[in-house]
Amino acid sequence: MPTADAVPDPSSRPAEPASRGLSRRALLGWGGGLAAGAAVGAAGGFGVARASAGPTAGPAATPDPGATGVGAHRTYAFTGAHQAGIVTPAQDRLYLATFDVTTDDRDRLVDLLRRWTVMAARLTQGLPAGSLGPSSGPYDAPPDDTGEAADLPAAGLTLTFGFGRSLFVGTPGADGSPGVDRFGLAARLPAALVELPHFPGDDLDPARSDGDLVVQACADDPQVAVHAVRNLARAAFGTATLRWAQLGYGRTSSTSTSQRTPRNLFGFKDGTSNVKAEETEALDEHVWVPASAADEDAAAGTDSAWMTGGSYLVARRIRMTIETWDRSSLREQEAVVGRTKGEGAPLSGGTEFTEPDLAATGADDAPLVPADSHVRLAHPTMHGGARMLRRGYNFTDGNDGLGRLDAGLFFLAFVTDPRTHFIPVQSALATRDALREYLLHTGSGLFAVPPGVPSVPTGADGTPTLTEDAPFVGETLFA
Ligand SMILES: C=CC1=C(C)c2cc3[nH]c(cc4nc(cc5[nH]c(cc1n2)c(C)c5CCC(=O)O)C(CCC(=O)O)=C4C)c(C)c3C=C
Ligand SMILES: [Fe+2]
Repeated sequence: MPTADAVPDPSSRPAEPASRGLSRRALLGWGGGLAAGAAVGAAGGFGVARASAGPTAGPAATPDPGATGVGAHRTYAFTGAHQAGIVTPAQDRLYLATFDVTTDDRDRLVDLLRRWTVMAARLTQGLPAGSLGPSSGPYDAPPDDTGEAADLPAAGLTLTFGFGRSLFVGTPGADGSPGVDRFGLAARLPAALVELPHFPGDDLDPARSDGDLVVQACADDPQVAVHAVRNLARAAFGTATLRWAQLGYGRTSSTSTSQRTPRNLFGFKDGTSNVKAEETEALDEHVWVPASAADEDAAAGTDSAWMTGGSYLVARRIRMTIETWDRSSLREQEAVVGRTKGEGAPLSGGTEFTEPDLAATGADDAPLVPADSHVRLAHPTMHGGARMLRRGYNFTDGNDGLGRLDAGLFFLAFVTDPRTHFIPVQSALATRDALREYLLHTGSGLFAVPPGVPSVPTGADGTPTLTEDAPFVGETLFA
């Protein structure tokens, strides 16, 4: 149910395809040459808004300054100082995939990143993955787009790329033998891209953890997000293979003040005190990697300047024991979280956005925000002021043999340095948080997310096109 403080959600899905405006098919330029020409020039990030091209634009929504177009027609530029998909108002759906690189050939890896970059620049504008599209091109060759998003608008798609530690130093053997530096990148491994420690209560599945490369696809339509990753995976054939993937629905955070706070599967508002896009100073302090990080690494003989302006993505697949939670009292639930279930206000009083008063005590001298509550133990004051930009999603992956839901929260957070902004927080939660009784961490990953791509070349039709020297995501790592 919407709450009184709800504002229209710009990420809400459009009702009917009829209101979707120009489709990918129209953009292909066949079956409508003139329309295609106008629309291609109109692709967000490469010209004027496609959605504003005519009366078929989607429903009105809260203006989003980072977007072109509204509703399902919203597009976010792939290019920029930072990658999209971090401070972008969290879309409603996620498909995150990690890949293992299967070649030792550095040039082939670079070639893949270059092709992924152009493909991502196209897909995020609602264009097909390749210039020929799903149903054009040579009859005796596979189409250069798989086609399932042909009639769908961009749905606010963002694609965010990152690199795992194993890309730099390989994977250590079970016998403790060191991994192999396949691509000559070991001297570029940022000190912050650590191997995450084992936390108490972790039950990590290696088949749901780590990876050389990560792609985070977020959109308001799951078919658009899955289509994007599927086509990127297809383009990786012979260079990288899918390692694991996670589908998420129902964002569990707000990353912009324009968004209403959503709820997680425990029924609590989640994301209230998140770092938001509008807090530019907090982003510099807690999310983006400063130039000083490279200076520190340089003193230790590592060149990590390529990460300046990037961020670190922490991913944790956290299974929630929903059935046990659902049998606990409202009193217990609120004490565990440290906030009220209805309003999301701290137990020390006020309304949703009131700061928790961690010093406030009740009649019995006990703290109003309990000592073992989640909100207290995760609070920045407990961690030297460290905050994080959370961007998680709910997931439901069927059930186990005992009829219990395999469901939970796919926790995603972007931080300036996981050593100061994630590990201490997770260590406190894993040992003292009352919520831990209801949680099991089953997957994990840490990835270096490089800064954005400054530009992508366009072809004669005005759409992103592959060239031999096209800039690509993470280029400075390979310079
Ligand atoms: C290590 C970091 C965190 C993990 C893992 C984590 C898991 C997790 N959280 C919830 C539910 C809520 N979390 C809330 C706040 C909150 N959580 C973290 C960190 C982790 N959470 C932080 C840093 C904060 C903000 C603390 C603050 O500044 O006050 C809340 C309250 C609402 C909000 O502010 O977002 C809820 C609810 C679950 C269910 C979960 C694992 C499944
Ligand atoms: Fe939390």
